[in-house]
Amino acid sequence: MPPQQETSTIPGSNNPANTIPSSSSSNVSPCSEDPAHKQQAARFSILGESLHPVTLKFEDVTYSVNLAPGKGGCFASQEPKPTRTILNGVSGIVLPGELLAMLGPSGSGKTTLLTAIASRLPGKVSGRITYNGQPFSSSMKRKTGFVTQDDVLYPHLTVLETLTYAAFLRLPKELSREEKIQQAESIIMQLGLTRCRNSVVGGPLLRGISGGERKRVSVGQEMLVNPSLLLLDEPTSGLDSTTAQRIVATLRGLVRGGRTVVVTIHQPSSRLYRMFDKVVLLTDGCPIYSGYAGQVMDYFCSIGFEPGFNFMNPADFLLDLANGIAPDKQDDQLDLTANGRSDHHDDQNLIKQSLVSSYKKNLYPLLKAEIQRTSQDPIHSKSGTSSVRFRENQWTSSWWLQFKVLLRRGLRERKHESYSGLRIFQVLSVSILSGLLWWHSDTSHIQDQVGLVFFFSIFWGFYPMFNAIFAFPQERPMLIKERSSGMYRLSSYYFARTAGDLPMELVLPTVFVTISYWMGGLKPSLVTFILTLLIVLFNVLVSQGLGLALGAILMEAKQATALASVTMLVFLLAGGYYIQHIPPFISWLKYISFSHYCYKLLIGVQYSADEVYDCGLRMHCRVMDFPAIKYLGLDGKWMDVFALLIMLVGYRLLAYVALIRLGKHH
Ligand SMILES: Nc1ncnc2c1ncn2[C@@H]1O[C@H](COP(=O)(O)OP(=O)(O)OP(=O)(O)O)[C@@H](O)[C@H]1O
Repeated sequence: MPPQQETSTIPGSNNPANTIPSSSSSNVSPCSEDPAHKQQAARFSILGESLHPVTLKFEDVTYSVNLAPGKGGCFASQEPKPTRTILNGVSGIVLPGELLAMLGPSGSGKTTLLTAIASRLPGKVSGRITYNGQPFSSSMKRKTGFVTQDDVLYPHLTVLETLTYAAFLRLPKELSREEKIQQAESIIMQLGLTRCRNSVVGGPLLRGISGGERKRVSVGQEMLVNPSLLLLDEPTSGLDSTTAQRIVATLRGLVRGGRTVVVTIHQPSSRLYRMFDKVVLLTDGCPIYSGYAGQVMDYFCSIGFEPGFNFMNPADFLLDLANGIAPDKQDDQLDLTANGRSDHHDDQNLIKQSLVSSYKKNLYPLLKAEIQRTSQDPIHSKSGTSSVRFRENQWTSSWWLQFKVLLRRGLRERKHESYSGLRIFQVLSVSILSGLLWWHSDTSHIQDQVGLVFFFSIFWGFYPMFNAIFAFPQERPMLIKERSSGMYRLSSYYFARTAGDLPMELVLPTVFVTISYWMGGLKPSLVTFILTLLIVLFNVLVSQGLGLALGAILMEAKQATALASVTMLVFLLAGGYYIQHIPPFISWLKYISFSHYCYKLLIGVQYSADEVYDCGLRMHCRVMDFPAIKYLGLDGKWMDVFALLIMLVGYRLLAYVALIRLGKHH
């Protein structure tokens, strides 16, 4: 690949965030007439040649997990924790233009091996996994497509939206908006998704497209980026044989373009099996075969395991072997299984052990020699390394573009939530109810008025916080998936996520304050009303920040809501309305309560120091002498604003740091 192609830019509009095409295919703009532009588009086409051929090698990959993960601490047991070896010395090599299938019974470690190759396993993987002779890098991350077993997709987006937003975020900035849309359209056609292109994806609570279609959307999302290395975990599970065949045929098309493709497959038909170039066969985490798919029968015949009859599906034969079932004893052993006899387990283990030791004796030395030979081969060890260095720290799109696309996608996905009638009804009914309860209260009932002001600070402390808590825990799987593939910067996601919720978060309190303020008979002054509104909106932003931080730190909505309830209760009690004689040793609590600052500011704008009120028996008392107000004091407003400002920034920063930590753990 000539390096200058990497840097060439395409003139023209590049503003993908604006709109998603509608259902009509006529909306897909034709390619630019510029021949250089066409050539550029062709270079990124998933059917074109791979731009960075990748030689994948894995050598003696071993992975263990702790079975009883302890948190440590004072009461941690000193006994060594029991561990389980999930992968045990697995090796293999896949060259550009090869399709490797990992086969093995359920629980044999296929997904774990695939995740290790994608460099997404938590904990330490021993052995060596290299990509063109180099360890995994952020540049390699963006050249790798990884389709997980579970489909992680936004349920409220349509198929077309899902793929188009992915195209906007993942395709290089050299491509124009129209070309990105075309890529998404072409994926839809290739994967046979045309019929459901405008249907919502759906999820556990929302009926959408079928499971097989969802799987194809996941595959499409990864194919879209024209990955040099494509890893797919069970891409055909739950699909009929024709669709499965079509998916693997599409993968073969990618392989022909010089890509490296690795799949795990449960039960391939013989038609599918013939499409594989190489096979790794696992049993209980140990390899029993790793090499060319076409030579597998010869190998097992050579070590004494011949298939019972000639026309057997090789995949069935291999899976029987991986289960420890010898071909000549197949029927007997399956019968024994049905009869519940236990001694066949020993036989099966013996067969597995003999297969593992045959692998170590016959195949492993050859494989190791091949891995080492290709390491010395300049084509395999050097290909792509110059471009790795060249693009190491580059993102496929600019910060601003990522922000715009994520903002638009978020607004679409959460439209039903933000503009939910229930939320609007909830806020309207509470505001009208409080307006009625405090109907035209005047300063002679100062206790009531102060109560209304306190209610503002508490209601708009609780409500936004509980809404914000769910933001990150809900999106956790998507965030992990998309960040693991280097799709966007965390900062662009974070700002888009928090900005997307703002309009509704600010409109609702504005409506609320407008209704209750005037119905409740607070000071009839426009300036005071506007100041009250601004303070409440400020409070909303701070409380939203605390909710985001709690959600991001705990990443579990249940735990975060429990903690938020306790926190708000403390803030409520320490706020200064209910208790005015808090013992000094605990009175500092109010300084960490944003509701306290909000309440104090609201009181400060509602009353002035020299104001008097009718305190009965035709007497006038100074507002300043009213116990609740005396306790708060009416001065130091800028300090209160400053304290809220620190909390506003502090909580949001905390949420951001917690998200960085989440990315590091995955
Ligand atoms: N973090 C973990 N803690 C404990 N056991 C684990 C962990 N991860 C994987 N395992 C175990 O390792 C084994 C291999 O898991 P893996 O998901 O790789 O199997 P698989 O071959 O992909 O199975 P399937 O085909 O059913 O998806 C399983 O028995 C699984 O229970």
